[in-house]
Amino acid sequence: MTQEQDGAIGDALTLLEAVVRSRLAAGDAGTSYVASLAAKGRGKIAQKLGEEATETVIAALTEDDAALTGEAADLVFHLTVLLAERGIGWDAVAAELARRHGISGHAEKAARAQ
Ligand SMILES: N=c1c2ncn([C@@H]3O[C@H](COP(=O)(O)OP(=O)(O)OP(=O)(O)O)[C@@H](O)[C@H]3O)c2ncn1[C@@H]1O[C@H](COP(=O)(O)O)[C@@H](O)[C@H]1O
Repeated sequence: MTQEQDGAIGDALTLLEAVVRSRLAAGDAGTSYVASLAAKGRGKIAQKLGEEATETVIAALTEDDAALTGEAADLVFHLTVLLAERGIGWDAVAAELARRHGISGHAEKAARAQ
């Protein structure tokens, strides 16, 4: 992945988060899917995220790259809504990923077991 593509991903998530936060703040369920989902409660947002995760798994196993890419976008969108509703930004997730960078999953699991 180029640095330019890396920046594009960050930009896309930052923009999506900003739009989602503004929709949550406005709370206009009539014009906004985000607001209508949030009005149904955190449980419904979590349920949608679970459904999108399942659809992503099915697409990975049975569908073409375009379908999987679409399901991945649905999944990331709904995760963004859930995080924003909890007041957590992608910057926090990015910081956690940066903290883990270079630490092997095997080494981390072994350290946990001690
Ligand atoms: N990225 C998305 C996005 N991805 C998916 N979706 C919607 O997510 C919904 C869930 O998909 P489903 O097929 O499960 O829908 P459904 O069957 O209607 O859902 P349920 O009846 O089961 O609740 C669909 O209505 C999609 O249109 C999205 N809706 C919004 N966004 C982004 O969020 C922004 C704000 O959207 P609004 O809040 O609608 O203004 C938009 O400008 C986009 O950038």
